[in-house]
Amino acid sequence: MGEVDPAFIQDPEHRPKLSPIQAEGIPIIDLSPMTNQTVSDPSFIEGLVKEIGNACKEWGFFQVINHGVSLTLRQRMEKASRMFFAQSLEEKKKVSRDETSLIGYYDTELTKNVRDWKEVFDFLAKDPTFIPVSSDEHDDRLTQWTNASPEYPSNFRDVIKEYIEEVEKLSFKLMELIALSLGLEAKRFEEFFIKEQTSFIRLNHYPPCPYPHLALGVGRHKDGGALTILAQDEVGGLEVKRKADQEWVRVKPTPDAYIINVGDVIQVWSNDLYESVEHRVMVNSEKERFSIPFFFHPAHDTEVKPLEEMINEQKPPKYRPYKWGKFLAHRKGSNFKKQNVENIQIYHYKIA
Ligand SMILES: O=C(O)CCC(=O)C(=O)O
Ligand SMILES: [Fe+2]
Repeated sequence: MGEVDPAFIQDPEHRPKLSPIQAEGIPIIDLSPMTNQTVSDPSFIEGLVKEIGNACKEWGFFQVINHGVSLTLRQRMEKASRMFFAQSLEEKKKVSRDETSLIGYYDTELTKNVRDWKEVFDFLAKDPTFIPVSSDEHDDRLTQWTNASPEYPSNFRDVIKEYIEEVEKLSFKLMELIALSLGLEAKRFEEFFIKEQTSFIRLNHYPPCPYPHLALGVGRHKDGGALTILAQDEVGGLEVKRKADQEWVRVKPTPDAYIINVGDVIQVWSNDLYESVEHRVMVNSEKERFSIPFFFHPAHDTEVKPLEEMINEQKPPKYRPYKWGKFLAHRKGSNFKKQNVENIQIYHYKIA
């Protein structure tokens, strides 16, 4: 990734400011009222539910503390990630993603047709995960994605699996709180994830970049799934497009917190009450940065559409239904090919 390659250069209007605005006000939410129990008594967690609802509405992003994921486990995960990426490119390429199983190592992802300054390793929550072969709606064939088996570090797979189990539990809890905040049954969303969810974890490594004013670690985008549970290290670089004024603001790292954002699927389920917010990652010329997002995704055959409880005569559905698996197949496939058109987006399903 050393030499200046035009593939990484953002169009002038998308280039980052080198002295970003630090975000004031991205809510930090203390989950302790529910960390050690499931939501059995809604009155006990009423305040928490309100906070989550406000954060989803006003920011689409929030941070959580006292979230129940063990700090030691997170540190083991982060250490394993550093060890993996410190290997030679040749070693890492032994576990590269391939044409059919779009999971594993790669350093060539594009966001909106510009290459990201990063390398990543993707690992599925469920192995194998079933996904449509193509995004063509008339093609019913499924394919299997399976996890790669890196040899180094030797405990890599075990640590990732243990870590996924914990962040998955947190995801289910957050979905309960979000459901309650929308006036739904706590377990309203469970059925979409309980069998055959398509979630995966991504280990991101952003090496130092000699032209941080021209390139981005990840270009501006919205996450397509339901929720993202992100661990960022102390370097910082994540920027969120603030809903209030559409300014890019930096999310200051909070030790041991997770950054949560609402994805497109929740936007559609909630019929636009909650919005999936654009974000991007800045790189810097001195420090490398690591981050670990967990993308909580429903089963491939989920038909995503505004929930019945969220629509009525005054609030008609704003989206046509779409199949989650088709959307995912489209996204994952096209993020590696430079195209003249924008990648699939939920507004393609918007009812005018
Ligand atoms: O590295 C980060 O802070 C965020 C990465 C991200 O937005 C993504 O991978 O979707
Ligand atoms: Fe993202």
